Amino acid sequence: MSHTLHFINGEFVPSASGKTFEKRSPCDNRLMGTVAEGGQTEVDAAVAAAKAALHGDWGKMPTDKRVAMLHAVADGITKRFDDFVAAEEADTGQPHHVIAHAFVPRGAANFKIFADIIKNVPAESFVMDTPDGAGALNYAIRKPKGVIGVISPWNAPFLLMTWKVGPALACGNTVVVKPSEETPATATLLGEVMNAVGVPAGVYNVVHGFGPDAAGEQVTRHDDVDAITFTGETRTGTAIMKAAADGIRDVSFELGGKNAGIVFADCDFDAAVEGIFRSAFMNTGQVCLGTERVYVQRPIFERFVAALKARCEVVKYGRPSDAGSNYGPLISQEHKRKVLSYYARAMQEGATLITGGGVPDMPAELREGAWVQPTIWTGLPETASVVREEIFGPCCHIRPFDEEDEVVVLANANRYGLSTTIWTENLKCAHRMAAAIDVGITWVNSWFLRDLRTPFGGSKQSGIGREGGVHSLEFYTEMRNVCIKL
Ligand SMILES: NC(=O)c1ccc[n+]([C@@H]2O[C@H](COP(=O)([O-])OP(=O)(O)OC[C@H]3O[C@@H](n4cnc5c(N)ncnc54)[C@H](O)[C@@H]3O)[C@@H](O)[C@H]2O)c1
Ligand SMILES: O=C/C=C/C=C(\O)C(=O)O
Repeated sequence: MSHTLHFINGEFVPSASGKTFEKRSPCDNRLMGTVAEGGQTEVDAAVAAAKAALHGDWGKMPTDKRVAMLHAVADGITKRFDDFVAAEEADTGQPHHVIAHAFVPRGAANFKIFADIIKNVPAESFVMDTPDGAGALNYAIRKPKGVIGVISPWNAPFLLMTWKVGPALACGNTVVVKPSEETPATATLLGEVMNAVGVPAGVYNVVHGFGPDAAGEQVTRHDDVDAITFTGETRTGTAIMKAAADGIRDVSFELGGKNAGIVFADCDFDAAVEGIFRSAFMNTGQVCLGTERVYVQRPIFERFVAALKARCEVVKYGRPSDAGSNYGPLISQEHKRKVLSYYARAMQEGATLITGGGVPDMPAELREGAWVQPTIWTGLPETASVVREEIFGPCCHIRPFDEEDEVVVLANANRYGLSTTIWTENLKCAHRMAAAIDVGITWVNSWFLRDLRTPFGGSKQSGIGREGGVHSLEFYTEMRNVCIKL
């Protein structure tokens, strides 16, 4: 049994109240351990430590040294790679190859990229004319925003948390992280790496606990938290934005999606099937960028549906440690209930079930886990709730289309606008589609192919702001202009 503690001011501490909550395995619902449940006392202590660190060694540290320290953090993650992989596997139950090849390496990369960017970013400068002819020189300096509240979700916990902590620290801020209550392990483990490489106490703090009326909300309401970066549900973003209004704090939001995958008849068929399969079912469909609406051009519709169905029916359910398993459970029993309620609703709304639709037959030792089948529906109108609402499960609805203009209208008719994946061999068509679809991220003949220098974020109700590359600096630093009369 594990006991996961907060990491505050460089130390692993329990809650003052002694309160804890349970962490159960998504694979079999077995009790894995307990987690300290933080409240106002822990949030106050973490924010005070973060504020003090801003004025201490961290605040005074030259950029070069800070950059070197963040490279050391990345190397420290790599050194403890197996521990991070094991912790993330235990928390999420996702297949070893996803965690070891995609999610944990990104944790290290998230520190390196922003360390390099902050080292190389040029300063903005304007020379201006003045009536006396002598002129004036303007230059802008970047200052850290201060204490950043980082609120992160459970679906790719280490990747998504470090995607915020990396740039925040690179820019000289300090952080108070409230990881998802479902996935506390890797954020805590990162505290060990921070100490091992000599990051000053108070720079990186972690408080565990819940969201509303609890540690999450308390971070977002704290007077000394200067800005809040959040990844999670749009509804939670709305609550956090209201909290941030008090004190006029800045927010950066990466929120929900109901992303469209668009497959043209001229696509590379096998690549499109595999691409849509990954985008809809990787991580058991628990990816914000994932595809839950698929539009396939009519000449290949039947063939495509049959091929995707066949692909779904060969997944191998199992624990991350089971040889050959490539498909994990959902994160929790609660999420399983939500996903299964959508599976039921699809049928009530008149869907044709192509595959899945329920719970797989699992061996006795895994029967209590949060397993659900990959599921495909056809035949629903665009007004059906499973076509409109984010389910965040391994499922998609597939609908035929005829014309490019028609599919643009279908793809855009949703309150979300995070990403899209388009499959065609006609690049002119791909460029037109990319310009016409209201999303922050378009992939053509690919999905989740990430260059960390590019702007990342959602349109419409999928987010506010862009992170990635120099765009992260817009949020994690404040530009101050200096004007010198010559
Ligand atoms: N756009 C993106 O990049 C992106 C990436 C990953 C996940 N997501 C979205 O995240 C969601 C799944 O994650 P989730 O279920 O953990 O999201 P969630 O919004 O339920 O929780 C996210 C975090 O917010 C905290 N929280 C909840 N209520 C809060 C409140 N009132 N104040 C402060 N903190 C609060 C939670 O404890 C957790 O740490 C999906 O909607 C998914 O699309 C988006
Ligand atoms: O589930 C969401 C995955 C989001 C991915 C990123 O935020 C990223 O690649 O930076």
